[in-house]
Amino acid sequence: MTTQQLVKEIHKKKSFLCIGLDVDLNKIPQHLLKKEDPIFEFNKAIIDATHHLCVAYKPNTAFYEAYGLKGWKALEKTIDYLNNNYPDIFTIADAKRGDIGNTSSMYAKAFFEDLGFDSVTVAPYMGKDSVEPFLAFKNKHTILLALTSNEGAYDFQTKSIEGLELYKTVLATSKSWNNSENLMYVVGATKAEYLVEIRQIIPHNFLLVPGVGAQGGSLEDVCKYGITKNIGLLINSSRSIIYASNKENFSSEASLKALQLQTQMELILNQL
Ligand SMILES: O=C(O)c1cc(=O)[nH]c(=O)n1[C@@H]1O[C@H](COP(=O)(O)O)[C@@H](O)[C@H]1O
Repeated sequence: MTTQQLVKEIHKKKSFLCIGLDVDLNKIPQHLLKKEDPIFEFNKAIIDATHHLCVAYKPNTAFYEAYGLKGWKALEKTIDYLNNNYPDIFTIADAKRGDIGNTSSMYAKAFFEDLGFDSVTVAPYMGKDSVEPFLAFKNKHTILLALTSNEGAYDFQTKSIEGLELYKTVLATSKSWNNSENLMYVVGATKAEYLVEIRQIIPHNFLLVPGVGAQGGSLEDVCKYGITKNIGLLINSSRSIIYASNKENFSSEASLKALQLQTQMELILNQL
């Protein structure tokens, strides 16, 4: 999907919500455990109940890899289900990959070609040659970790090296890489106040912003500091939506939670 198509969808749905599909078999409704593929059944029900309220889904691959072959199969069925039934949805493989060039090429092939995701999250710390193989794919997006939502972000990312905080170096340097128009960046909602300076370095790129919901980030603050003319934000929430209930009505409860966020987003979009 192109960035222009994503922006069009945001305006059509009045939403820039991304729903995280972080499936934990200990948290999903018990009755689903009797099904042959409980992870896929859970995702399918959540997707069918929420697709009109969001523009993106983000399965975090850890939650699938943890269940071995069965988990990977469920991931494959989920992305196929999205691509076949909801082709206008932007899909994010949250895999946080990145390695020497030839290995990164294989990761890119796995997520963009084999699975057919629109984007993948990538750690920047092995540098240019570890990221450019992802950027080489046309109309696919590489979402580089810039300033993450967790406490550990202060261990390295905000530390200055040669007078510049590491996350700013990541933003400024990656702009010069080949096909950098395919870059998006992760900035945690818990670090909203940093968005003012971040937008000075990257005024236009889309940001994937996790941390609204269970991690306590504020949607209003993220929008206040981070929204652009083209919106430029995908706000992710995982647990607060998908685990709204573990009863039979889990998907309609998830839909209500998604609607609350979408309604806030619609108000913000109407005020632009
Ligand atoms: O890359 C991510 O998506 C990510 C980056 C980050 O800085 N913080 C962060 O929470 N995430 C992911 O976003 C999701 C957040 O989930 P909830 O806290 O349940 O909404 C998880 O899949 C995290 O791995």
